[in-house]
Amino acid sequence: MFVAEPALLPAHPAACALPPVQPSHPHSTSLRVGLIGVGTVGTGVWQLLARNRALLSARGGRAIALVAVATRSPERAAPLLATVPGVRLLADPLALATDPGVDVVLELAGGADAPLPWLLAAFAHGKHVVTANKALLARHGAQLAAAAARSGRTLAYEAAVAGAVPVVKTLREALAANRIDALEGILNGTSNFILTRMATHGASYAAALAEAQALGYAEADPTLDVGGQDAAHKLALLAAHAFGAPLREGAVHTEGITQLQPGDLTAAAHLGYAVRLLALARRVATVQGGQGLELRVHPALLPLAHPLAGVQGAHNGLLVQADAAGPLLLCGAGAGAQPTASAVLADLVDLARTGNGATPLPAFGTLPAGQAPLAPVPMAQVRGRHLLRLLPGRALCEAQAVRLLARAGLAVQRRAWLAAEAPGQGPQLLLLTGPAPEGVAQAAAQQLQQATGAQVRGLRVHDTQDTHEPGASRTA
Ligand SMILES: NC(=O)c1ccc[n+]([C@@H]2O[C@H](COP(=O)([O-])OP(=O)(O)OC[C@H]3O[C@@H](n4cnc5c(N)ncnc54)[C@H](O)[C@@H]3O)[C@@H](O)[C@H]2O)c1
Ligand SMILES: N[C@@H](CCO)C(=O)O
Repeated sequence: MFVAEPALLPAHPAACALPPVQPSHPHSTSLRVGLIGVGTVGTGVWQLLARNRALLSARGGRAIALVAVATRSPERAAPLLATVPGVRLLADPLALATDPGVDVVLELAGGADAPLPWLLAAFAHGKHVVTANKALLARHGAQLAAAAARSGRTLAYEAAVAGAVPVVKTLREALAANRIDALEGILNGTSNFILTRMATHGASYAAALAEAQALGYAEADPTLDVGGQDAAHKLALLAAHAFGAPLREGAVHTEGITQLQPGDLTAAAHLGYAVRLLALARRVATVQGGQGLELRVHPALLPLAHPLAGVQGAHNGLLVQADAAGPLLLCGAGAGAQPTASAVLADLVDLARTGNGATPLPAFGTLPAGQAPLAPVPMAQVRGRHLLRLLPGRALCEAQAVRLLARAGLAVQRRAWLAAEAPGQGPQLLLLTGPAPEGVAQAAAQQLQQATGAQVRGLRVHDTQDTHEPGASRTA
């Protein structure tokens, strides 16, 4: 979203030297897992492993055994340790990562940087790595993928994106034959929980965030959730698969839900839209005649008929536009201990099945030889429709506002009046624009604010008017 300026104002460590990789286990024995971090997800994994032990062994072809745990909170691990005899408790994650009795390092501690040396050491010592840590992967994924490839081991991270929903597996394996044209997602459970609680229960932002934290959905630092960075990390990982987009910090335009007001949600609902934190990666044709890649996370108005508008609470959704498969919708629990544990254990079952010797799947997508990644499309050139919400300080003339926008290059397709937000204020004017480059829409909103004195709040609309065909969605 964007808010026009007030009318009166102008407008790590270097890659380890690798010792020779030792085969860490014969395939016939159990898969020995070393867990770093016993928090929400670590506890969930432990519980699910205990509950479905026989099922997991049958599906993996051998037992999955937790053999060592590194934790900063032994008191939290104590009740779990009591249920599994023989698990070694370590204070140092690096010791666990290099432990000869561990085949797979399971990193569930979190943090964008701290786990890097542990996981590089794990690969250097011939271990596979499973992680749910999207912040780490978004920042260091290329380095970790290279280390995995050098050691012939697997870097698996299904749990890092969309919780229980198998989005990584779908892109990497099930859709391997397809050119992907677009990924439209709701990838942060906490933000979606807050938005749907506010819209459907009238909850306050603060109360809904506190509830999401209590339910174990939020990051240790929840500003990553509500600021959009968590969804951006996940989108970057998916775009690396789908488009071979390099993992690069700052590549995803990122806005969170913190600037939204309850009145924005009311106005959206009045016009038949739901507000969601949208994560979008799509190839578009540029005016220069080539193709570019939009990568963006921001609040957006989705028509109620859009498949992602129905994604409620902490659920996530991903709509994939694939050239052969067509549109494909994946949806389910996007956060929380058990849904995330489900994805973690799926990775462990894969490793139990394949074991050492199998060629690991590439950690991220690969481009054909000689093909360069798509160039990023600047936000000012992103084309779309907008809802302009005018909060007037004095009487507004609808026709004047529409004429002014038209002169600035922005057509109005629909108008509506909404009751004042508070006593003493005038009614709000809602103007739904036609498609235009974002730079044009922002400049027009600014002019409108200066001319009318109203506060103008701009919200992006995501609908089917700009289609997913690479030739149909044009940048400025
Ligand atoms: N909570 C979810 O729903 C969810 C879903 C998907 C992915 N994730 C990811 O999973 C990871 C863990 O998330 P969480 O919600 O369980 O977090 P959490 O804060 O509940 O748990 C992390 C645990 O790791 C421990 N830890 C941190 N540094 C450590 C160290 N150096 N040595 C030993 N232990 C250490 C902490 O003390 C804590 O107990 C994060 O990367 C998160 O982004 C979480
Ligand atoms: N904090 C994350 C956890 C799942 O990755 C979310 O709310 O989506």
